[in-house]
Amino acid sequence: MLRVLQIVRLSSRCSSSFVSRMRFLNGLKQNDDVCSAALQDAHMFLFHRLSPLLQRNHQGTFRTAELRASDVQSLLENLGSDRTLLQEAVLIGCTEQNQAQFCLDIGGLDQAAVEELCGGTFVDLKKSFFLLSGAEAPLVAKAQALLRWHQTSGFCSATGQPTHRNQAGSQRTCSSSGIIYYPKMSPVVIVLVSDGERCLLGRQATFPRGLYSALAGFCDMGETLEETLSREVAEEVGLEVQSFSFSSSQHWPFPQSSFMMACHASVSPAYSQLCVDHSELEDARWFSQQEVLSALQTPPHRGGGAPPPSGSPQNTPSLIDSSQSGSRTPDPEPVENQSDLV
Ligand SMILES: NC(=O)C1=CN([C@@H]2O[C@H](COP(=O)(O)OP(=O)(O)OC[C@H]3O[C@@H](n4cnc5c(N)ncnc54)[C@H](O)[C@@H]3O)[C@@H](O)[C@H]2O)C=CC1
Ligand SMILES: [Mg+2]
Repeated sequence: MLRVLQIVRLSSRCSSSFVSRMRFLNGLKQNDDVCSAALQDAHMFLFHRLSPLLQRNHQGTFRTAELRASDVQSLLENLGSDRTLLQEAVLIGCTEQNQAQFCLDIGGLDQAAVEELCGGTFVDLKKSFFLLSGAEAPLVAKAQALLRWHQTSGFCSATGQPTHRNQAGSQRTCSSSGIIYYPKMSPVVIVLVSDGERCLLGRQATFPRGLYSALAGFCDMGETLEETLSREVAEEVGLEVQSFSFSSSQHWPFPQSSFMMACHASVSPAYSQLCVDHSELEDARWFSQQEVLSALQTPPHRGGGAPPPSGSPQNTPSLIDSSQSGSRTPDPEPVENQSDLV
């Protein structure tokens, strides 16, 4: 505990609270003892088989369950579980007050019993994404991605021997070769192509009915962002991009961790004839601004029945990848339809 206080004091000498928090977190990643001490007093985010524990407040909105490490220890005792399970928690961040935040998957415990004791529900991550707001959704996504990485990285791919994590869970080391593994993300470019008047959206056959999205694709080894963008647009819809600009980026936890880099790109109106590769996309079309605006105002399909015929007026997208626009719905019902996002 003394060392944690030293790190907090050292961090608090910095003028910026952001710098202070980043230094505090870095200290926890580098020193197992300090991290272990910080864990005793940490905020905990619980998961059950990679689904986060959410609580519904009086206004009907959802939040992550607010638990402290001591609550989790009591929970483990109550359920007759090994208290050392707490040591498997993974560091995910810290509060403005330099209080460490950890996540822990208690998938070995009885789900219903934990829900009852904590007064919450374990909710699938995709659904949680639409139920949580503000800073909570990305934090929960990061937590789940790190937990999943630990669950699937128990062995060294060079020696086949077990790997062991540091206390923060920011790396794993092969006990035999000493090779250090870090959590992995795949870089992806997502691009909204415009011909000056309209924007280009496409859908894969696996998307929920009515969902159209900007084009996306994984970066190949050795490619720059602009090379990926140009190649993906050429491969998927047969167009040559003239220019592009970077817009923003986001960690995307589905189905594995991707680092999404969002861009705008333009093509010449004279060369905007689409040649869709149907092995990748079921459909791709140009949409006017008005079509996009009215689609975003239309509630998503509630399942059942055949999709409207191609080209019919109803066949405009009922949901244009609200995950990318950052919109969230407080109503859990449409989540059933939206939660199968790409
Ligand atoms: N509009 C979209 O397609 C959106 C995509 N995303 C995310 O972006 C990711 C990439 O989009 P896609 O169109 O599916 O990519 P894509 O157009 O590159 O096609 C996917 C194919 O690329 C290959 N591939 C190459 N590197 C890969 C890697 N590191 N991991 C998995 N497959 C790899 C596989 O054969 C896979 O079937 C998706 O997994 C999804 O999570 C998110 C929002 C929208
Ligand atoms: Mg693609």
